[in-house]
Amino acid sequence: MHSLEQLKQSLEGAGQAHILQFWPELSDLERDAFLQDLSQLDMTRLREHCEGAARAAAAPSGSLDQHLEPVPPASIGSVRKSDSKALTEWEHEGLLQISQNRVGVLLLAGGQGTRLNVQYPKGMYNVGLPSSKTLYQIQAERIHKIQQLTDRKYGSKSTVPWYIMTSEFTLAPTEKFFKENHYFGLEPSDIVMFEQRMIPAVTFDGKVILQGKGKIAMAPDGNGGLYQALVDNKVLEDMKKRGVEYLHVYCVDNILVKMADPVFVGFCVSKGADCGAKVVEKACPAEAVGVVCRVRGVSQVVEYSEIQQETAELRGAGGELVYNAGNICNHFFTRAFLQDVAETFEGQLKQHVALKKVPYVDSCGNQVKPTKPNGIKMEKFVFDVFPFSRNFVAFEVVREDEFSPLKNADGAATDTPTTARNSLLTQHCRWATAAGAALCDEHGNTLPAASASAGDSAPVQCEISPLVSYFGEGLEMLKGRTLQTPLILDEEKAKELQAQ
Ligand SMILES: CC(=O)N[C@H]1[C@@H](OP(=O)(O)O)O[C@H](CO)[C@@H](O)[C@@H]1O
Repeated sequence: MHSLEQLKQSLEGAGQAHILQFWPELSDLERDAFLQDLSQLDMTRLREHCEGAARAAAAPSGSLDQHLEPVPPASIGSVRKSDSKALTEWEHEGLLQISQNRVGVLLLAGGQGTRLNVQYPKGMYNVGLPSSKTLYQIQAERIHKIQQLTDRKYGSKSTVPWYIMTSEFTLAPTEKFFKENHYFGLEPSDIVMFEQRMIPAVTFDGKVILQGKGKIAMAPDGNGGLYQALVDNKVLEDMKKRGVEYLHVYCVDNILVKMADPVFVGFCVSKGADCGAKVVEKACPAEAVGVVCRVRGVSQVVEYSEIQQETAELRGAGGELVYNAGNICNHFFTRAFLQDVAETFEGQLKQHVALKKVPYVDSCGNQVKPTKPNGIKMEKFVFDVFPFSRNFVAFEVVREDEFSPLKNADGAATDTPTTARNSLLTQHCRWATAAGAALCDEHGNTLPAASASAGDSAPVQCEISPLVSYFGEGLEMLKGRTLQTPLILDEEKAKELQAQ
């Protein structure tokens, strides 16, 4: 650890002497903790970071809009437009890769859940399903199921390792939650948690913000902090050791996410892609999703916060949105590509500026909760590596089956616990009905199939455990049955029905 004198000098050199302004007021304990935090800062980097943030906020990089063009539809693979033969082939390819232990999943779970307004990791959120399962549990069970489906098909004993990128905010509670829940039945050694870096929030004039008298305001470095974190935590070495060649990266909040989706993996592998992204058709021009498009001829994502409204609203001759390939934060990477990024491109990743309200102590030592943005957070985006890819592919999937993110607290118009819960229940009603079941209410009245597939209204309470079905398969035991709702079709209930 540095001595106080050394630290003072180097902070002065970095233009950040104010950080120690309240030092005389701190207790011994607070001083120790603060000194410990500060001695981890690289002062040259700190100076660059602060100056860079202030510069970037003062002169935002010009809009990219004039350089955009859509990805030609012909170069986007599509679930809707492909015949069942192609889909089956991709699925087989994906399952084959899984059976050879060549596929891993990586969860981006470092976010603070600010919009959702929770103080704990988003993955621990219970959206109010009949089973009360959290997002983490649903995801764990899907991993379990895809391993099982693979093993049944190929007679293998497959493992899909689960890499979980957390942050200083989410690591400890996530670890505790997994432990308390016995890793949801997965092998603990196949779950690898690691932490992304945190970087200081900075004022508009380039000064680190003090969150407390002995604490600087830190924020995770964006989901694109992944690439630095892969290096810091030797994750690529771990993948290599396990023989994992392909990684499905996804963000924590999509309740419909198909972990290690064999169709997507199989599609990407059979196209020889090193990098891929799932997209859905955008619901409306203002939907808060990035768009996969080309910028100066190169495929990449332009984030919703960085596209101009006129561009987002552009429509083609048939009335369709010109930029309608909505990014759902489900990416495919080969290990070789990630290695290239780690070795060559990480330093070139773009830094995005976010202006945020950051609570701080003012120069008189008062705690202030700002009402308008006062700080700059710099973030990297996970998709900003796409331009470095040699063979990028996009794959369009069906929204109702694959995308319903949890971003906001109930009361907001979109992407809430209610919309997430409804999407899942509606999907499960569709699966049950397609398998030949009729659903009835507690009085025995048959519920019309239409209400089982209604969009926003409260759907029929039919929840199918991922341990029973991964994407609607294996529900033959429901054929010809009338089932009373609320229904939780878990493994036990499924066995019971099978035996009848
Ligand atoms: C940096 C990044 O990955 N942004 C993603 C991510 O948005 P957030 O608002 O950061 O959750 O998820 C969206 C899909 O839910 C996707 O459309 C968007 O491009």
